[in-house]
Amino acid sequence: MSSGTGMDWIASKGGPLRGELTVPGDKSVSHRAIMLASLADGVSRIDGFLEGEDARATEAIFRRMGVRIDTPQPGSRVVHGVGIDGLRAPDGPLDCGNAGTGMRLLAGLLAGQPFDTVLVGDASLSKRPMRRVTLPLARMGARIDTGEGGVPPLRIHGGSALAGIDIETEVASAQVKSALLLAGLYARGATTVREPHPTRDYTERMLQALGWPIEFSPGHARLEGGHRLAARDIVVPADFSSAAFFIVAASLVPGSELTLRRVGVNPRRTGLLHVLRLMGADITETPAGEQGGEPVSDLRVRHAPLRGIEVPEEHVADMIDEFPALFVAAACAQGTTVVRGAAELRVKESDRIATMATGLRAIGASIEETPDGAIIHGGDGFDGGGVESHGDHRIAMSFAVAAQLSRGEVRVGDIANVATSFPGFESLAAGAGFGLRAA
Ligand SMILES: O=C(O)C1=C[C@@H](OP(=O)(O)O)[C@@H](O)[C@H](O)C1
Ligand SMILES: C=C(OP(=O)(O)O)C(=O)O
Repeated sequence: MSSGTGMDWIASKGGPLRGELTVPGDKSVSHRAIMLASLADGVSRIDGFLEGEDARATEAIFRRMGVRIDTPQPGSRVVHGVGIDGLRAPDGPLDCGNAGTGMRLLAGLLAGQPFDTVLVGDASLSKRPMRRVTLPLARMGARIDTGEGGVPPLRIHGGSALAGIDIETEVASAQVKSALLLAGLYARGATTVREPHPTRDYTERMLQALGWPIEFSPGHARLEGGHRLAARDIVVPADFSSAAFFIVAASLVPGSELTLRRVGVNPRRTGLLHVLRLMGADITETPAGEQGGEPVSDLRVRHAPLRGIEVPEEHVADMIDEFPALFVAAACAQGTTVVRGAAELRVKESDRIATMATGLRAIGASIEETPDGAIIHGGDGFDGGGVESHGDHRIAMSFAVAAQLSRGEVRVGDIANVATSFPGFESLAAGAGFGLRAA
């Protein structure tokens, strides 16, 4: 859904956050589950599927390419795979909605099809850089036209003979790595991707689970074209990035003791846990086995005073979507927090450094932007005021957290896109103790 719908939140100090809660399924895994189950031979059931707009946009795209996908109940899908060469030409442009993940992964996957496709997105996605995938894909033989300046729409010319590539990516991006690996399924020879910093490895793990031969280790993946995928049931773990808002809120609000149940804790996602602990957070992790091949843990978070730190750059890629929430934590910590090496934040659903800096200042915090991060001066909570999320789900939810530490109300503008990653956030948060309602 595009931004600018006019839906706002009024968020204000609630009570301590207590009890247990389970957040919805992982967005990254949900996208990949639809894509790979669609390309598999046979029928796969997906449980824990994220009923968010991003994952549903990907689902709708595969339906339009001839894949039958049933919904036996909310959060579950039955995907009737068409096989690696079974997709059919859609009858018009494919809408990725707000999802960078959807569009970038599809760019690689569709480059290997015999038919042409056009990928479009909403206002936010239409501003995001796509050359990071189209340029390396062109080196494999793909023919993809972008809009002026390298942004969507993407016009993907089918029928290209792709050849494998051995490449070191310029940015640490699981989306870029995954686009290349998905094109590699259709390429002659081997595709090898090396990354400047390791990123989430869900594409690699799921390809392996569905029987495609692949070698991978942190920062490295290699596969060859010409194999097939076998259908398999997939269980999607709870999304760490959705849990993050509650982890930060429970750390900050005095008297809180909140348990987040069975959260996916893939090591490439949990940088925030390391960083919050360095700041003094009280988080107990109890392993709770595996879900869909991913480690899951119960996370018990108790309020603790936080102190500012220099965020170690080695954690940046492992917490890339958690910085808006971390900025709120840093603004409530004692002392100064410095974030560096996070320029990627400028090309997410919004420029997350600028939108967080503007919003935090609007509610009374002290923060300086730098080209690749920020310097955040901690204080004793916020004054309140009005902030704009610029249609960015993670910004909206981060300010709902900030409001729990605010003396006055916080009006958060343009919150409709929260449904892209976290449907039901408002009621789950209110149930846990947040002061939060639609305006
Ligand atoms: O591969 C994925 O599912 C994602 C990768 C990340 O983007 P980059 O890999 O571009 O940093 C992340 O920000 C996004 O929310 C989901
Ligand atoms: C950056 C994000 O997602 P995407 O790139 O898929 O739009 C996000 O969910 O924070």
